[in-house]
Amino acid sequence: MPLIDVQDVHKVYGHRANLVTAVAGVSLQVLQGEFVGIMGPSGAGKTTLLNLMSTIDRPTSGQIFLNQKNVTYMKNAALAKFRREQLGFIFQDFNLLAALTVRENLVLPLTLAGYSVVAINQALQKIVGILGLNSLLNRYPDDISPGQKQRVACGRAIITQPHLLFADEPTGSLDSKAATELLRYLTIINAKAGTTVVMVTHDAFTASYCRRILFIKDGQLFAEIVRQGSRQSFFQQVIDMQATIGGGGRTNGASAPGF
Ligand SMILES: Nc1ncnc2c1ncn2[C@@H]1O[C@H](COP(=O)(O)OP(=O)(O)OP(=O)(O)O)[C@@H](O)[C@H]1O
Repeated sequence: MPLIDVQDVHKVYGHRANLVTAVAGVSLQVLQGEFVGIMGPSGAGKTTLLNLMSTIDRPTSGQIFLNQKNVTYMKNAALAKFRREQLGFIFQDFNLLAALTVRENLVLPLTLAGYSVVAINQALQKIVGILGLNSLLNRYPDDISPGQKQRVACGRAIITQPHLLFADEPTGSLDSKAATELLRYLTIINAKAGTTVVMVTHDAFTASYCRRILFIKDGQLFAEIVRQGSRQSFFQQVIDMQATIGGGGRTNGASAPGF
């Protein structure tokens, strides 16, 4: 049974003369425990597709099942609960709350969900251990580096032990060292905790950490590649596919590959 089942999904934005078809009939499945990347040229529909899969946005037509639940027409309150309990999100701009300490930011999803103090502290200790955040707990987001912020954002995303983690350009604001650290953490979470990861990225080095990559062009699935050999050879496959698909695969500071 797939954890994510996307069935002929379309997303059209705008009205009348200004219609933009961002996703044009995508069907895909993601299995429990996969680490899947979504790549493609700028404007191809990657973020829209991720937002649809992660219930942030709703499709114009088609259906989406998460963990065998049809989330397409789920009411907002039920969807918010489902999101809180089952999903984690990492965004490029971190979305940390500046007025809260690192500790408060990390436990926010548990506080909102009404967990007990004991349960919150247990979960916090585990996350702090995995992500090496101990020395940062009493600091504020404005007083830590972008890489540290991203680790906190990652911690906040996984503290609820979500089945599914969605990440949109998670390394986009990071230098190559911080990007590599974050990608290693994602790999650990994926391998050890069995968290399924779906990640949008422009960056071939970042993508090389995935096991499978879906390439999107003009709102449709263009190609798929699966990692079989080393990460380095997969990196090369990604670069080749970016050249084939055209339209602006870019490499950024995170791309100096440290294989
Ligand atoms: N809220 C919106 N309203 C109108 N058009 C939108 C909206 N969001 C996205 N689009 C359009 O849908 C298309 C796909 O956008 P999307 O952001 O999903 O692409 P992307 O592949 O993630 O691009 P990028 O790599 O540049 O972030 C684009 O033409 C975009 O302008």
